[in-house]
Amino acid sequence: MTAEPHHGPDAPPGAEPQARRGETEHTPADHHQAAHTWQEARQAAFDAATPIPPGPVALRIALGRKLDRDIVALQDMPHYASSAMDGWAVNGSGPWIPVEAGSRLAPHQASPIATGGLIPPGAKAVLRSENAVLGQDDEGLPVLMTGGKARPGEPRAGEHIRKAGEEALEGDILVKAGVSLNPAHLALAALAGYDEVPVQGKPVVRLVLTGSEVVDQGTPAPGQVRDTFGPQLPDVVAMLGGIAAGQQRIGDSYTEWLAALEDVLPEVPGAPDLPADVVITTGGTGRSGTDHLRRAVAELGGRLIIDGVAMRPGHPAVLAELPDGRFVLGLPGNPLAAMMALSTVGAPLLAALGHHPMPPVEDVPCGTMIEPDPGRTRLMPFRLLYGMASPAQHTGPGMMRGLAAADGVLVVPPHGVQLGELVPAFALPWGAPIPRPGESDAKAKPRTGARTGQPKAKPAASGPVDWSALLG
Ligand SMILES: Nc1nc2c(c(=O)[nH]1)N[C@H]1C(S)=C(S)[C@@H](COP(=O)(O)OP(=O)(O)OC[C@H]3O[C@@H](n4cnc5c(N)ncnc54)[C@H](O)[C@@H]3O)O[C@H]1N2
Ligand code: MOO
Repeated sequence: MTAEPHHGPDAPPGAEPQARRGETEHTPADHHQAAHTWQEARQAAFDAATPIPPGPVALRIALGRKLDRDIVALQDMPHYASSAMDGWAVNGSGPWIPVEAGSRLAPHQASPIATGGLIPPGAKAVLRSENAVLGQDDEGLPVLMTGGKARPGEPRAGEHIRKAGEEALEGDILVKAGVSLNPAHLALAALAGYDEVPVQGKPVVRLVLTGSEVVDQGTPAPGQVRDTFGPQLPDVVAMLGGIAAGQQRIGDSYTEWLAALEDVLPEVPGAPDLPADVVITTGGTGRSGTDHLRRAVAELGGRLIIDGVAMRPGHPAVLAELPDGRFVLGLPGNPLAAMMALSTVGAPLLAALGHHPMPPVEDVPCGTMIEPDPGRTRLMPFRLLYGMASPAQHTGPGMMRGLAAADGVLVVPPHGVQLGELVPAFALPWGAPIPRPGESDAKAKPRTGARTGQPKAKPAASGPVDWSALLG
């Protein structure tokens, strides 16, 4: 909450000395005093984390994980000879005397068997049921004979028996280390008898969504706001290489904040004891009486790694580390601001924890002139038109419309951008990579007669055209 200037009823006694009161007198100029530039914040978040070591995870949560060690066959696969058909296990040539299923077969004996059934000792082949006839001999005793469409001499020795070790022998490599596990790999691991597989570390992320004005269904009344984080953050966290492990909603009280940050165990299906590596909070990054993030971190003995970034939107972003090693990423409550803070701080942090390189920033030619804004970087969702990036509309800190329509985000330097100048940009976690200058994107594809292979950083020979007015 930013609205209420007073301190909550649950503020501990004496918790508001002069210094904190001074902090509540926040001015817009504070953007410029943020400790980190945009580039520094990214690097600081990336450098703060070390890759999570590998470990075993349950098969049901291993999809997409990178295998750390080869999966080898623990025993022959299949590990016993079995029938490939419903029918009869037989020893020798017919007619056969039927005996009880599973018993050792002497020559000219047969016993019923189902597909997949264990081949009994003494059996040499399986006669499929449609080629078998159960009759009686002269003395009225049951006797099994070939019939139906059986070929002469059927079954041949070994016919319809799946031999042990046919798929793999004990010790064979089934899946090589480094592979990204797909559903068939998981099924193969299960077939081989594995309950868990060794995978590379991946950050477990727990979400704490704050704000008593936030509602998670229906049309919000005045004073209420519909939650924009629940519907997108788990998926975006996954796209950034994390495992979204449960989300908790709390109000604005300090006790709720403290309890949420103290609680280490997220809900990870299949891995109940896995603690969160990162807690992402939303809201409460401001410095009003109901913004408790920094105080809760301090009370838990945590240290602030990033406390504000000289950027807009998203400048109040916070990154802290708790004594137990968990990171706390505080995203501002404003929806677009939060996503920009997540891209700036969260993406490098999750990349480093998950063994990935720093998320890339590419240059795109800018389709419009952007004024300077000394002292801070502006993150502007943009749309690509004829290969040029133009800032999207509807990109206020509390809006989502511009981001929803965007092809990426421009990282506009404080000194602004000239029309046609190259400007750094990053891709959206769900979007296409930023096209390299000169590389045509789908929209930019020339229909006729256009030249290809233009020099990288050069705008079209006729000079750049400001297309931004075409964007709705
Ligand atoms: N005096 C000052 N006030 C504010 C400053 C400032 O520098 N001085 N900075 C503004 C900026 S910029 C931002 S960003 C916000 C940061 O606010 P908080 O992180 O403390 O977040 P809240 O106050 O709780 O909420 C802000 C805004 O976002 C809405 N919100 C919260 N949660 C959700 C959600 N799940 N879905 C949609 N919208 C959400 C909330 O209702 C508020 O409207 O502070 C500014 N104020
Ligand atoms: O800079 Mo705040 O982060 O709107 O939007």
